Amino acid sequence: MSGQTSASQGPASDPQMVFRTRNLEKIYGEGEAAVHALRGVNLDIPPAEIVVLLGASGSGKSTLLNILGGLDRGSNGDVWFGNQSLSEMDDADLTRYRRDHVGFVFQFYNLMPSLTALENVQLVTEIADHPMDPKKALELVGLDHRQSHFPAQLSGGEQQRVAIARAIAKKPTVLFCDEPTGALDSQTGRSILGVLKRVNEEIGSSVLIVTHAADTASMAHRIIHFSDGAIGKIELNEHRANPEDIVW
Ligand SMILES: Nc1ncnc2c1ncn2[C@@H]1O[C@H](COP(=O)(O)OP(=O)(O)OP(=O)(O)O)[C@@H](O)[C@H]1O
Repeated sequence: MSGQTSASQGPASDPQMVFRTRNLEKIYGEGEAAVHALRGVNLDIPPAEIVVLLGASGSGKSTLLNILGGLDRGSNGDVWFGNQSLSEMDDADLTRYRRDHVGFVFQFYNLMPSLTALENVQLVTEIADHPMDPKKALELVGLDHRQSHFPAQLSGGEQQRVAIARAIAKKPTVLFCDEPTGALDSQTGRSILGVLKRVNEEIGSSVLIVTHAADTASMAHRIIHFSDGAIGKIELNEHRANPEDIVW
């Protein structure tokens, strides 16, 4: 691994970067109750990487993920997706950005219980511009043999695979994963990390993972360490581990 620190430069987009932030701040609440969740984050993320965000609870990881994913806005500073300024987008543009470019995977799978695995994925493919064949999406996550099952008939790991298939079926530029293995045992968690690696390699999506499982970092191209709302350190991984070899 080689070290790299964040550098503050003048605001400018960079089409070579999937994301760039400059002096990004997020303050929740006001006055004495104000919480400074992000305190001037400067970040450049090149395309098609697996990026892992690590840091203590409350250090601002999910806040950053939500802003990059267009679910929330910063209070100050700039955020670009390529050469588009997310900070300057109105709500309609931000919705379009999420719909066209972004997939989300969370700790809990949020599947529709009354729909089969295939139908859960079709919810997305029916409204996306250039979607994958939903069966192909289930195949990519290793679940083609379970497409007619309902969520209640699937294990936690299988439900997370459906959630990933649903998130990738639109071929997102970026797949955001907030604690994707948090509810799973370590063996199932490893297989889910293997699926995320496959998504990165086969679709070319950037995969941004927030996790408390620090060993997940060994499969990443880039590891961002968060501390108290700021980036402490960024590491680049020259030798990436296979997910099946990760222990936690
Ligand atoms: N909607 C909100 N309103 C007020 N404060 C919030 C809100 N969301 C987050 N915070 C606060 O902002 C800070 C950063 O929270 P955030 O969830 O980004 O941290 P995190 O690093 O993802 O933590 P964890 O690992 O526990 O999920 C915390 O102090 C949190 O309490």
